[in-house]
Formats: sequence, structure tokens, C-alpha cells
Amino acid sequence: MPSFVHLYILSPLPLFLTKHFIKLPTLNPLFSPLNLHNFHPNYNYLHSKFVIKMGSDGNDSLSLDSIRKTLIGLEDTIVYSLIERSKLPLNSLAYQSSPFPGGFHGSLMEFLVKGTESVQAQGGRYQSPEEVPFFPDNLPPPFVHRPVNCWQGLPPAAASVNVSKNIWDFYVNQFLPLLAAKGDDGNYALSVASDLACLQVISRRIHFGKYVAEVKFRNETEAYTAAIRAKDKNTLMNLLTDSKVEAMVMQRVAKKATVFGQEVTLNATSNSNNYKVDPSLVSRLYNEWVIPLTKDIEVEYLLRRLD
Ligand SMILES: C=C(O[C@@H]1C=C(C(=O)O)C=C[C@H]1O)C(=O)O
Repeated sequence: MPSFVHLYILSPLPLFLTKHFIKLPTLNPLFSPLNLHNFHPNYNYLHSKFVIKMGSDGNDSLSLDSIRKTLIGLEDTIVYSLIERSKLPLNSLAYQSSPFPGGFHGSLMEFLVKGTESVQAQGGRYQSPEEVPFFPDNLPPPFVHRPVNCWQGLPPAAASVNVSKNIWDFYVNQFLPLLAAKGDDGNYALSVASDLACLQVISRRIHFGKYVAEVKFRNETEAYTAAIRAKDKNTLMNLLTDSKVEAMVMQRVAKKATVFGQEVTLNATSNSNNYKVDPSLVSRLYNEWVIPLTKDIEVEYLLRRLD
């Protein structure tokens, strides 16, 4: 049992009303300064195991279908964010390290992303396994505590698994030069804001692999347990790979790039092969980086699942 469990009345009433009616201390968990990490609603302390809560429909809402639906939704956001970034030239100065006033050393992109993540951390962004900051060191604590739902109730193994550095490296050094046209219009902060939108949704999509792995583990516990105990990465990779799904994903994202990225004109003679982002580049993004990194996350999560 945890050393103590915060017991307090969750007040649906506005706080200023509550304190006149209920003399007990009432803390709205959204703004509670208390750390709730000692009490995890999904952890069955009696049987020492995590129990993913049942969904309101009586079925467990953490299913492969429900997760895949989320991944499909994230495809839209990824394609839209790539289209937005492609509207600006590369602006390569934003990615080159240089000394800044105040002693900050790094690129303008690193400076702006660190500042943004610091603010978003205080707003509670990084309280779920799929939201992983690119600069996790010294982030300020959240003053908003998100209610934990079953999607965040993964075992602690989930927290230590992340591929943020890999995502940052491939995006800045390999993918962005393919996406943005050469050139410099001085809109460095705008370019970085657009880059961060791309990075955050790509990261979210890849780190969703933790949920995929959890569901696959629960669907074939025996087979995965044997491979985990043997630390057999190849068998784990074979167990979790679904080549048919991967092929459909790459086909669908290319199609979304043609549909979302077509030029809309009022005259009938629109050039139907002129897309805002090359559909084959979007498919390549998934084939060379997003899918392999998602599977790496799945394997790394599974290797820690029985810790
Ligand atoms: C995400 C899954 O796991 C693996 C990774 C996939 C991907 O990143 O698109 C697709 C199929 C699997 O090989 C899944 O099974 O849906």
C-alpha cells in the first residue's frame, strides 16, 4: 500500500463556494500542488499489478482497433503539419548552433523549443506516456494535474522509454531538407514553431507504440513473456510486426497527401499532379522513420514490461 493516499473531496462546485459549505480541505486535483504519483488509480495495490480500467461500454477501451484509429487520426495531423512547414523555406540559420545572449549555447530551434516545452510542462502536457519532451531536463512541475484515464495507466516501464533524440536527429538533419525548399526568408521563429508542430505530432504517433505494445502483450501474454524473459529482440520484433498494416499505413498517408495537398482552383484546368507536399515523401517518412521507430518503442517497452 502506498505510504499515504491523498483523500479529499473532489469539488464539482467552484472552489470559492465549496469552502463555505464543506469544512474539509477540498483540493481540485487539476490545481493541487500535491504530488499524486504515490497514488495510481490503475494500480491494484492488493495484487501488485496494473489494471487498465474498463471502458464505459463494459469493454476495455485500450484495444488494438481503438489505438489504430488514433494512429490513423494522427496521420491527418502529420500531413497537415508537413503542408504548413513546406510553405516556408528551409531557413537553415535557425538550426545552426551559435552563442545567444544570456549564455545559451545551441541553435535558435533548441532555444525556442526548450522555452515552449517549459511553458507546456507547467500546463501539464507531459503527464501521459505518449507526450515526451525533447528537452526533459529541469522542466518545471505541472500546476495542472490531468485526471488519469486508462490510456495513461500503463505500468511504470512506459515512462523510461523514449526515442526523442532519434526523432529530432532524423527530422532536422535528414527529413527537413527534403521537405522545405532551399532559401531564407528570415522567418526563423515561424519556421521553428511549424517544425515543433511536426515534431510533437510525429513524436506522439511514435510513442503511441507503448499502448500498441501493451495491448499486444495482453493479447498474447505467453508468447511475449517468453521472448521478454529471453531478452529476444528479434522474436519480439517478429511477434509485433504486421506487414499488411504497415503497407496500408504507407499507402494511406500518401493518399492523404494527395487529397489534403491538392491545389484547389476555380478553373477546370487544375494541374492534378501538383501537390503541396510530395506524397512519396510522406510515405518515405513513415517507411524510413515513423514505423521503424514505433516498432523500436514497442520492443523497448516490452523488454521492460515485466520489470
Ligand atoms: C503500430 C502497430 O505495430 C507495428 C507498427 C506499425 C506502424 O508503425 O504503423 C504497424 C504495424 C506493426 O508492424 C500496429 O500493429 O498497429
